[in-house]
Amino acid sequence: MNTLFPIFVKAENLHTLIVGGGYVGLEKLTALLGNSPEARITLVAPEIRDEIQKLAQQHPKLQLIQEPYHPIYLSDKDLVIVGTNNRTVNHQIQADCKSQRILVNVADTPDLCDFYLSSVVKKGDLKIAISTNGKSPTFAKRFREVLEEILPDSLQETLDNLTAIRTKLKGDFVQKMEKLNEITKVLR
Ligand SMILES: C[C@@]1(CC(=O)O)C2=NC(=C\c3[nH]c(c(CCC(=O)O)c3CC(=O)O)Cc3[nH]c(c(CC(=O)O)c3CCC(=O)O)/C=C3\N/C(=C\2)[C@@H](CCC(=O)O)[C@]3(C)CC(=O)O)/[C@H]1CCC(=O)O
Ligand SMILES: NC(=O)c1ccc[n+]([C@@H]2O[C@H](COP(=O)([O-])OP(=O)(O)OC[C@H]3O[C@@H](n4cnc5c(N)ncnc54)[C@H](O)[C@@H]3O)[C@@H](O)[C@H]2O)c1
Repeated sequence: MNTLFPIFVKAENLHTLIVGGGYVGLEKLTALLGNSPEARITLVAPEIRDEIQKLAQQHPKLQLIQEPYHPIYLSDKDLVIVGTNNRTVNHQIQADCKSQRILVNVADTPDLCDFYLSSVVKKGDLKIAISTNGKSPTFAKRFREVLEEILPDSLQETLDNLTAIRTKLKGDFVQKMEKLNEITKVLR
């Protein structure tokens, strides 16, 4: 049974720490900024890839600290994503996060994760997050590609029209809900 509970987080309301500035750090950073360009992120690592340095020039809310991890960097953080090439360090950071009740993801290490990153389909305002319960990230990626291909760009127009109708509808909550359910029957 897949017991993961999906939520959509307003990352710009949070302060996220990424530990590790290699390929994994870059991948997680790109995923975060790709969805939430205004997210407040601090990335700490002794070595930081050039691509990450370039991203920091484009995103003023991304701060880079070229130092090894220290628990002091957990202060004021809401979420932590760990991806160093040192397993002992990764374990230590996970333990530090747990003791402070900060949600933590240790990349590619399901047992140490409070949450997983998902594969994300975007069509305008529509966003679909895919998880395979950790069974096959590659399947999640491929399924994203399938959905990206088959979902029409006109979906945004549908959403915009429904928003316009939604704001114009009069009546109480139940009447509005019934009307919106009626209008959207054609989508089934
Ligand atoms: C969705 C995505 C989001 C992201 O990371 O941004 C994501 N992995 C992606 C790709 C990917 N990751 C890996 C490969 C290589 C092929 C393969 O192994 O399959 C590829 C494919 C590729 O890159 O082509 C390696 C890998 N990943 C994990 C393990 C450990 C294990 O399974 O035990 C290993 C083996 C490491 C090793 O061998 O040492 C574990 C996790 N990876 C997750 C997420 C979480 C579960 C998500 C779910 O429920 O499906 C979870 C549990 C934790 C986490 O990391 O959050 C992103 C696709 C984004 C996209 O393109 O749409
Ligand atoms: N790259 C991948 O696709 C991939 C896939 C599966 C597993 N992994 C594993 O994930 C880990 C990270 O991979 P990578 O490719 O990003 O490695 P990498 O060598 O490119 O980067 C490692 C990063 O960790 C940082 N680091 C090391 N010690 C640190 C410390 N004490 N505090 C803060 N940062 C520290 C380094 O400075 C560097 O920025 C490796 O163990 C690798 O085996 C990577």
